[in-house]
Amino acid sequence: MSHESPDPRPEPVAPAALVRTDGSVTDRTWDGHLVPEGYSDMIDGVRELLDRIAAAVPGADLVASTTKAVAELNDRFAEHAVAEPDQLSGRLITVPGRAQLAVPAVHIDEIGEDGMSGHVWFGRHFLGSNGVVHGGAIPMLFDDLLGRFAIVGGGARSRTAFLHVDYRSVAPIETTLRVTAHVERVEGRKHFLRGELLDGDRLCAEASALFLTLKDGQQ
Ligand SMILES: CCCCC/C=C\C/C=C\C/C=C\C/C=C\CCCC(=O)SCCNC(=O)CCNC(=O)[C@H](O)C(C)(C)COP(=O)(O)OP(=O)(O)OC[C@H]1O[C@@H](n2cnc3c(N)ncnc32)[C@H](O)[C@@H]1OP(=O)(O)O
Repeated sequence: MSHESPDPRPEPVAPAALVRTDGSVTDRTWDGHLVPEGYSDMIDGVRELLDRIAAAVPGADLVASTTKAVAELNDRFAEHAVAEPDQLSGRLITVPGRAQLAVPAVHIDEIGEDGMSGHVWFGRHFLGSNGVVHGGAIPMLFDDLLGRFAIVGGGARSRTAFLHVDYRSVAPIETTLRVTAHVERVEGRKHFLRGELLDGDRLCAEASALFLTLKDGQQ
Protein backbone atom coordinates (compact mmCIF):
# COMPACT_ATOMS: atom_id res chain seq x y z
CA MET A 1 0.00 0.00 0.00
CA SER A 2 1.39 3.40 -0.80
CA HIS A 3 0.60 6.57 1.08
CA GLU A 4 0.40 9.89 -0.71
CA SER A 5 2.71 12.28 1.06
CA PRO A 6 3.17 15.96 0.33
CA ASP A 7 6.59 16.92 -0.99
CA PRO A 8 7.67 19.71 1.31
CA ARG A 9 11.05 20.47 -0.26
CA PRO A 10 11.32 24.22 -0.82
CA GLU A 11 11.56 25.49 -4.37
CA PRO A 12 15.11 26.59 -5.19
CA VAL A 13 15.19 30.39 -4.92
CA ALA A 14 17.86 30.86 -7.56
CA PRO A 15 19.99 28.69 -9.81
CA ALA A 16 22.57 27.10 -7.54
CA ALA A 17 25.47 28.92 -9.09
CA LEU A 18 28.51 30.14 -7.20
CA VAL A 19 26.93 33.40 -6.15
CA ARG A 20 28.91 35.66 -3.84
CA THR A 21 27.06 37.54 -1.08
CA ASP A 22 27.30 40.78 -3.11
CA GLY A 23 25.35 39.07 -5.91
CA SER A 24 28.28 38.62 -8.28
CA VAL A 25 29.01 35.19 -9.71
CA THR A 26 32.32 33.35 -9.69
CA ASP A 27 33.56 30.10 -11.18
CA ARG A 28 36.45 29.74 -8.70
CA THR A 29 36.97 28.51 -5.17
CA TRP A 30 38.22 31.03 -2.60
CA ASP A 31 41.82 30.05 -3.47
CA GLY A 32 41.41 30.09 -7.23
CA HIS A 33 40.51 26.53 -8.24
CA LEU A 34 38.20 26.36 -11.24
CA VAL A 35 34.80 24.86 -10.39
CA PRO A 36 33.19 22.79 -13.17
CA GLU A 37 29.91 24.17 -14.47
CA GLY A 38 26.95 22.62 -12.66
CA TYR A 39 29.01 21.44 -9.68
CA SER A 40 26.76 23.06 -7.06
CA ASP A 41 23.65 21.71 -8.85
CA MET A 42 25.21 18.25 -8.57
CA ILE A 43 25.71 18.79 -4.82
CA ASP A 44 22.06 19.92 -4.50
CA GLY A 45 20.98 16.77 -6.33
CA VAL A 46 22.98 14.54 -4.00
CA ARG A 47 21.54 16.36 -0.97
CA GLU A 48 18.06 15.67 -2.32
CA LEU A 49 19.00 12.02 -2.94
CA LEU A 50 20.06 11.65 0.72
CA ASP A 51 16.66 13.03 1.80
CA ARG A 52 14.80 10.77 -0.66
CA ILE A 53 16.70 7.66 0.50
CA ALA A 54 16.05 8.48 4.15
CA ALA A 55 12.33 8.90 3.45
CA ALA A 56 11.76 5.81 1.28
CA VAL A 57 11.20 2.08 1.59
CA PRO A 58 12.34 1.10 -1.91
CA GLY A 59 11.36 -2.08 -3.71
CA ALA A 60 14.00 -4.72 -4.46
CA ASP A 61 14.31 -3.51 -8.07
CA LEU A 62 15.13 0.02 -6.99
CA VAL A 63 17.58 -1.26 -4.34
CA ALA A 64 19.42 -3.35 -6.97
CA SER A 65 19.55 -0.62 -9.60
CA THR A 66 20.64 2.00 -7.08
CA THR A 67 23.40 -0.25 -5.73
CA LYS A 68 24.68 -0.77 -9.29
CA ALA A 69 24.47 2.92 -10.22
CA VAL A 70 26.21 3.99 -7.01
CA ALA A 71 29.01 1.44 -7.53
CA GLU A 72 29.57 2.82 -11.04
CA LEU A 73 29.64 6.38 -9.77
CA ASN A 74 32.06 5.43 -6.98
CA ASP A 75 34.45 4.00 -9.58
CA ARG A 76 34.17 7.11 -11.76
CA PHE A 77 34.71 9.53 -8.88
CA ALA A 78 37.68 7.46 -7.63
CA GLU A 79 39.36 8.16 -10.98
CA HIS A 80 39.13 11.90 -10.25
CA ALA A 81 40.39 11.89 -6.66
CA VAL A 82 42.73 14.75 -5.73
CA ALA A 83 44.70 15.75 -2.65
CA GLU A 84 42.95 17.87 0.02
CA PRO A 85 44.25 21.30 -1.13
CA ASP A 86 42.70 20.71 -4.57
CA GLN A 87 39.32 19.29 -3.54
CA LEU A 88 36.14 21.29 -4.11
CA SER A 89 33.87 19.87 -1.41
CA GLY A 90 34.08 22.07 1.68
CA ARG A 91 35.92 24.84 -0.15
CA LEU A 92 33.03 26.53 -1.93
CA ILE A 93 32.18 29.20 0.59
CA THR A 94 29.58 30.78 -1.72
CA VAL A 95 27.60 27.51 -1.89
CA PRO A 96 25.19 26.61 0.96
CA GLY A 97 27.00 24.22 3.30
CA ARG A 98 30.27 24.89 1.41
CA ALA A 99 29.31 21.93 -0.84
CA GLN A 100 30.23 19.63 2.05
CA LEU A 101 27.46 17.06 2.28
CA ALA A 102 27.75 16.47 6.02
CA VAL A 103 27.07 20.16 6.64
CA PRO A 104 23.46 21.42 6.50
CA ALA A 105 22.92 23.81 3.60
CA VAL A 106 22.61 27.27 5.14
CA HIS A 107 21.45 30.01 2.78
CA ILE A 108 22.96 33.33 3.79
CA ASP A 109 20.56 36.29 3.69
CA GLU A 110 22.83 38.94 5.21
CA ILE A 111 26.49 38.83 6.04
CA GLY A 112 29.07 41.26 7.37
CA GLU A 113 32.48 40.96 9.02
CA ASP A 114 30.98 40.41 12.47
CA GLY A 115 27.94 38.28 11.78
CA MET A 116 25.35 36.81 9.50
CA SER A 117 21.75 35.75 9.33
CA GLY A 118 20.37 33.13 7.06
CA HIS A 119 17.99 30.24 6.78
CA VAL A 120 18.28 26.49 6.73
CA TRP A 121 15.92 23.66 5.87
CA PHE A 122 16.75 20.23 7.30
CA GLY A 123 15.43 17.36 5.18
CA ARG A 124 14.77 13.75 6.21
CA HIS A 125 18.49 13.01 5.99
CA PHE A 126 18.91 15.06 9.18
CA LEU A 127 15.98 13.51 11.07
CA GLY A 128 16.62 12.41 14.64
CA SER A 129 13.13 11.17 15.49
CA ASN A 130 9.58 12.42 15.89
CA GLY A 131 10.00 15.04 13.17
CA VAL A 132 12.88 16.70 14.98
CA VAL A 133 16.37 17.51 13.67
CA HIS A 134 19.12 15.13 14.86
CA GLY A 135 20.91 16.61 17.88
CA GLY A 136 24.29 16.09 16.23
CA ALA A 137 23.40 18.02 13.11
CA ILE A 138 22.96 21.25 15.06
CA PRO A 139 26.55 21.50 16.41
CA MET A 140 27.72 20.70 12.87
CA LEU A 141 25.68 23.65 11.61
CA PHE A 142 27.09 25.98 14.28
CA ASP A 143 30.71 24.80 13.99
CA ASP A 144 30.64 25.49 10.29
CA LEU A 145 28.90 28.85 10.48
CA LEU A 146 30.80 30.21 13.46
CA GLY A 147 34.09 28.90 12.06
CA ARG A 148 33.59 31.18 9.09
CA PHE A 149 33.81 34.24 11.32
CA ALA A 150 36.94 33.05 13.05
CA ILE A 151 38.76 33.27 9.71
CA VAL A 152 37.28 36.54 8.42
CA GLY A 153 39.93 39.13 7.59
CA GLY A 154 43.29 37.84 6.48
CA GLY A 155 42.03 34.31 5.93
CA ALA A 156 44.01 32.94 8.89
CA ARG A 157 43.36 29.31 9.77
CA SER A 158 41.57 28.59 13.01
CA ARG A 159 40.30 25.63 14.97
CA THR A 160 37.40 25.05 17.34
CA ALA A 161 38.62 24.94 20.98
CA PHE A 162 35.09 24.56 22.38
CA LEU A 163 31.56 24.55 21.04
CA HIS A 164 28.76 24.64 23.58
CA VAL A 165 25.20 24.04 22.33
CA ASP A 166 22.03 24.50 24.42
CA TYR A 167 18.95 22.84 22.95
CA ARG A 168 16.16 25.16 24.10
CA SER A 169 13.22 23.67 22.15
CA VAL A 170 12.78 21.17 19.34
CA ALA A 171 13.94 22.09 15.83
CA PRO A 172 11.51 20.60 13.30
CA ILE A 173 12.72 19.06 10.04
CA GLU A 174 11.20 20.18 6.70
CA THR A 175 10.68 23.68 8.04
CA THR A 176 12.51 26.86 7.13
CA LEU A 177 14.48 27.82 10.23
CA ARG A 178 16.41 31.02 10.81
CA VAL A 179 20.04 30.96 11.86
CA THR A 180 22.30 33.72 13.10
CA ALA A 181 25.99 33.90 13.97
CA HIS A 182 28.03 36.74 15.37
CA VAL A 183 31.42 37.55 16.81
CA GLU A 184 31.08 38.31 20.51
CA ARG A 185 34.69 39.39 21.10
CA VAL A 186 38.24 38.80 19.93
CA GLU A 187 41.17 38.55 22.35
CA GLY A 188 44.40 38.00 20.44
CA ARG A 189 44.16 34.53 18.87
CA LYS A 190 40.89 33.84 20.68
CA HIS A 191 37.63 34.40 18.81
CA PHE A 192 34.47 34.09 20.92
CA LEU A 193 31.37 33.54 18.81
CA ARG A 194 27.66 32.99 19.36
CA GLY A 195 24.87 31.59 17.24
CA GLU A 196 21.15 30.96 17.37
CA LEU A 197 18.72 28.65 15.54
CA LEU A 198 15.09 29.81 15.51
CA ASP A 199 11.72 28.55 14.31
CA GLY A 200 9.91 31.84 13.78
CA ASP A 201 10.47 33.67 17.07
CA ARG A 202 10.97 30.46 19.02
CA LEU A 203 14.57 29.77 20.03
CA CYS A 204 15.47 26.15 19.17
CA ALA A 205 19.17 26.17 20.01
CA GLU A 206 21.96 28.55 20.88
CA ALA A 207 25.70 28.08 20.69
CA SER A 208 28.76 29.71 22.13
CA ALA A 209 32.16 28.83 20.83
CA LEU A 210 35.84 29.62 21.07
CA PHE A 211 37.98 29.37 17.96
CA LEU A 212 41.74 29.81 18.13
CA THR A 213 43.77 31.17 15.24
CA LEU A 214 46.53 28.68 14.56
CA LYS A 215 50.10 29.78 15.13
CA ASP A 216 52.57 29.73 12.23
CA GLY A 217 53.47 26.12 11.53
CA GLN A 218 50.75 24.76 13.84
CA GLN A 219 48.93 21.72 12.39
C1 LIG B 1 38.24 23.67 8.44
C2 LIG B 1 37.79 24.03 7.07
C3 LIG B 1 38.98 24.18 6.11
C4 LIG B 1 38.47 24.39 4.74
C5 LIG B 1 39.40 25.32 3.99
C6 LIG B 1 38.71 25.84 2.83
C7 LIG B 1 38.12 26.99 2.78
C8 LIG B 1 38.16 27.95 3.92
C9 LIG B 1 37.02 28.83 3.80
C10 LIG B 1 36.04 28.85 4.65
C11 LIG B 1 35.98 27.98 5.84
C12 LIG B 1 34.64 28.20 6.37
C13 LIG B 1 34.26 27.71 7.48
C14 LIG B 1 35.10 26.94 8.43
C15 LIG B 1 34.27 25.84 8.85
C16 LIG B 1 34.47 25.08 9.85
C17 LIG B 1 35.51 25.23 10.88
C18 LIG B 1 35.61 23.94 11.63
C19 LIG B 1 36.77 24.03 12.56
C20 LIG B 1 36.95 22.74 13.28
O1 LIG B 1 36.04 22.00 13.49
S1 LIG B 1 38.52 22.34 13.80
C21 LIG B 1 38.35 20.66 14.38
C22 LIG B 1 37.97 20.54 15.83
N1 LIG B 1 38.93 21.14 16.71
C23 LIG B 1 40.10 20.58 17.02
O2 LIG B 1 40.44 19.52 16.54
C24 LIG B 1 40.98 21.33 18.01
C25 LIG B 1 41.92 20.41 18.80
N2 LIG B 1 42.66 21.24 19.73
C26 LIG B 1 43.75 21.93 19.34
O3 LIG B 1 44.24 21.79 18.23
C27 LIG B 1 44.33 22.86 20.34
O4 LIG B 1 43.91 22.56 21.64
C28 LIG B 1 43.98 24.35 20.03
C29 LIG B 1 44.56 24.76 18.66
C30 LIG B 1 42.46 24.58 20.03
C31 LIG B 1 44.59 25.24 21.11
O5 LIG B 1 45.94 24.85 21.29
P1 LIG B 1 47.12 25.94 21.28
O6 LIG B 1 48.36 25.22 21.71
O7 LIG B 1 47.17 26.66 20.00
O8 LIG B 1 46.68 27.00 22.33
P2 LIG B 1 46.75 26.96 23.93
O9 LIG B 1 46.36 25.63 24.45
O10 LIG B 1 48.07 27.51 24.32
O11 LIG B 1 45.60 27.98 24.32
C32 LIG B 1 45.64 29.34 23.88
C33 LIG B 1 44.64 30.10 24.72
O12 LIG B 1 43.31 29.56 24.48
C34 LIG B 1 42.76 29.03 25.70
N3 LIG B 1 42.04 27.78 25.41
C35 LIG B 1 42.45 26.77 24.61
N4 LIG B 1 41.55 25.80 24.56
C36 LIG B 1 40.51 26.22 25.33
C37 LIG B 1 39.27 25.65 25.68
N5 LIG B 1 38.88 24.46 25.21
N6 LIG B 1 38.45 26.34 26.49
C38 LIG B 1 38.82 27.57 26.97
N7 LIG B 1 39.98 28.15 26.65
C39 LIG B 1 40.82 27.49 25.87
C40 LIG B 1 43.95 28.78 26.61
O13 LIG B 1 43.56 28.80 27.95
C41 LIG B 1 44.85 29.93 26.23
O14 LIG B 1 44.34 31.11 26.83
P3 LIG B 1 45.34 32.25 27.36
O15 LIG B 1 46.21 32.63 26.21
O16 LIG B 1 44.42 33.37 27.79
O17 LIG B 1 46.09 31.61 28.46
